[in-house]
Amino acid sequence: MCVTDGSAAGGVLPPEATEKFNTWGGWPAMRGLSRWYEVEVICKGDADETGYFINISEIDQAVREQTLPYLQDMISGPGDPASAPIGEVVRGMINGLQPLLQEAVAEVRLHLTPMLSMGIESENMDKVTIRHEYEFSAAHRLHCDSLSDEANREVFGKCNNPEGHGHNYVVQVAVAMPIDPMGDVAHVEELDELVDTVVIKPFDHKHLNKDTEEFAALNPTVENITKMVWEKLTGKVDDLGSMPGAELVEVKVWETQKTSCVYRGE
Ligand SMILES: Nc1nc2c(c(=O)[nH]1)N=C([C@H](O)[C@H](O)COP(=O)(O)OP(=O)(O)OP(=O)(O)O)CN2
Ligand SMILES: [Zn+2]
Repeated sequence: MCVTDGSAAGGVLPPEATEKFNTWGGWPAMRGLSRWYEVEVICKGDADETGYFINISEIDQAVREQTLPYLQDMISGPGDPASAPIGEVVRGMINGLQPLLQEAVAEVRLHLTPMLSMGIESENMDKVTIRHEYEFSAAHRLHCDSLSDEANREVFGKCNNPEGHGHNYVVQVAVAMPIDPMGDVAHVEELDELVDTVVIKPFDHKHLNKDTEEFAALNPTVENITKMVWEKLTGKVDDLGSMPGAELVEVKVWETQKTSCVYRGE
């Protein structure tokens, strides 16, 4: 679900407009310069005899009635939105939805950009999970030294091409951290610097099999890359200055738009 300043602020939507068009693209369509947010509401429950555990229109309605006006108030309030205590804002979103959706609401994620979100789970409202995406481009060859050349060709097909082939890998790192007494959370820039140092720079524009120690003897499949990213980050995230108590909770790597792998540790 998308919120734009226009629709939430009112005034852009003509008063006589009762019908909605293109709710996928956002209604009413944005005019002028936009701010972009996305609200993701994750619900959990057991389906009853109807096959539903909740009608999605109830979720839509709750978000439209409660979350979007709340978010609009936060954005247009007296403070600078860039200094908003983001932990407190997302906690306010989930608090507002709970009376309407009861125990169905499991998590609310506020996407601040298409690559950065802040999520709070209803079972642990003292923590925010930051998800941030990064990118590196690399070549690789899928090849297993323990298999014969013929078996490698059979298992990996075109991906066993001796000269390799390339991908633009997208890496999403999820870090859970406590919300501080001011309602704020750590600076994402510190996480960015860590990921850049230990993951992106070592892998970007490299041939993973030939140019990196990590994959000299390890087949650089998306599974192994995901686990390697986890191993490189785990234990370092909690050392970041502005992130006491931070914990790596998930790494997701997309090799192509259609192929990804998630690792959450042992
Ligand atoms: N379990 C895994 N299977 C595959 C992996 C992997 O890492 N783990 N990797 C590959 C290749 O790296 C390959 O480059 C992926 O591209 P492709 O086969 O072209 O797959 P796409 O989904 O992008 O496109 P198709 O149109 O379906 O070919 C393969 N398998
Ligand atoms: Zn590949």
